[in-house]
Amino acid sequence: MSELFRKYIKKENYPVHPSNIAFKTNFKNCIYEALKRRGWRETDSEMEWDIMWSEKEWIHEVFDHVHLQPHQRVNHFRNYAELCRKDLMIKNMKRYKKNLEKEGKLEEAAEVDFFPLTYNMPGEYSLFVEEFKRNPNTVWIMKPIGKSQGKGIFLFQKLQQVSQWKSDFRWKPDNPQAEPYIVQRYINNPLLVGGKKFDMRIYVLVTCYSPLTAYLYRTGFARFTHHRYSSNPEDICNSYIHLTNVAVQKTSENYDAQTGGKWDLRLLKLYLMSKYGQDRVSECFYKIHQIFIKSLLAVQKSMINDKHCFELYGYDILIDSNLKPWLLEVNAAPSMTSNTPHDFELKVGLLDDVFTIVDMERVMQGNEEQVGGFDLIYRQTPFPMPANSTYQTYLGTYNQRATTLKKLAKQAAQRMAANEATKVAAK
Ligand SMILES: Nc1ncnc2c1ncn2[C@@H]1O[C@H](COP(=O)(O)OP(=O)(O)OP(=O)(O)O)[C@@H](O)[C@H]1O
Repeated sequence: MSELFRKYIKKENYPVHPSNIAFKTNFKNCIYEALKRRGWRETDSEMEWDIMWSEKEWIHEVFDHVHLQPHQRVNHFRNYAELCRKDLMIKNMKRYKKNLEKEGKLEEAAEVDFFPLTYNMPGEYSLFVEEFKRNPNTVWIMKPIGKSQGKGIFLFQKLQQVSQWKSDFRWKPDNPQAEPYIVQRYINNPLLVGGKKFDMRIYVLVTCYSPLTAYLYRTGFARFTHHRYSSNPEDICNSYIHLTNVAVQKTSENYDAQTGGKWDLRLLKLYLMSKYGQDRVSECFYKIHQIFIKSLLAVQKSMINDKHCFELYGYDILIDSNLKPWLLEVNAAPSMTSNTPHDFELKVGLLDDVFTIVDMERVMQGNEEQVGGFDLIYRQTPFPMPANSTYQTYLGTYNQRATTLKKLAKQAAQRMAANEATKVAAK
């Protein structure tokens, strides 16, 4: 604990002045900027900090060997990997679904259908081969469980392409050195905008797993590819068509540095509503909310809850051409570097709101339902609410917003039509 903070605690002199809060981080991107803008003091002391934005490794290597003061906060839960490692996430989702079935909650179980069919490699290779043979025309995607930015990912449609990978990686079922992968059904009918594939990065903050308390950030973004989508087997190896990661797209000659290939979520919703109608888009985003809640509930029992910890998750969601959302991955350390000025402000603003909720300054009441750009989407009460009440509230709020967005879309369309008419008249 920093010396100044200790004085405040002793005097019980709340709220704590920002200059008395010491932060530590090794990141020099939006995280550092947000911490500095907060007016907090930087420290490089080993343990004399009040809030630390750490690398994931710190949690593995240090957290268990130190004693933290009650007020100290760190940005990961100890076993964050339960949700954020690709294979563990799938294992937890499958188990959650199975438990719901066992409890006879069949409808609820049927709704846990938002992750593509997935097998662990090498462990479930034989099961995968059986499935592969049952559906020989399916496209599959191979992803290393612990990498990010599209590294090591490839698509295939023939078993022989995996054999090639097996020999390239000197892969053997009993070789502990073999890099674990998952193999997943490739969603080959993604929703396209202007002929291009996209996925969405949406932020969810969890401040506690018991009781589960989660907030959803209203502003996120869609990440687009810079090449038109094609499901042609000849294009199966073209990452620019299939992978939406900025790290991949940045190397494309079509890369648009001005937009960074990103679209604000609000804009995307407006566009989708004008194209598919409010009801379908509302339903799609309602399902996305359900994905957040259900995925968190699925790992809740496995998570080691700790009052020092909070976590900002970056969810990757893909929408298919039927407007069905799919959960691809949850990131425990979503990228906080920016590739445009807008992106920079979005991320610094997001982090600032995270810090408000984490409440180092002790100014929150604890019952707020909206904080900056965050909305509370789940707070488990000691006495469970009637079955659907919270969900109905989300839906209600969502529909209200959807109506506003629809109005805005209509106005934008009218403005565009008026501009066109003026241009034609001028000619
Ligand atoms: N099952 C799938 N169907 C269709 N596209 C997929 C699928 N899985 C992944 N992708 C595409 O590949 C990209 C990378 O996948 P994923 O996010 O799982 O890997 P990653 O390397 O961990 O990326 P990140 O840096 O975002 O964490 C996704 O953004 C998406 O465009």
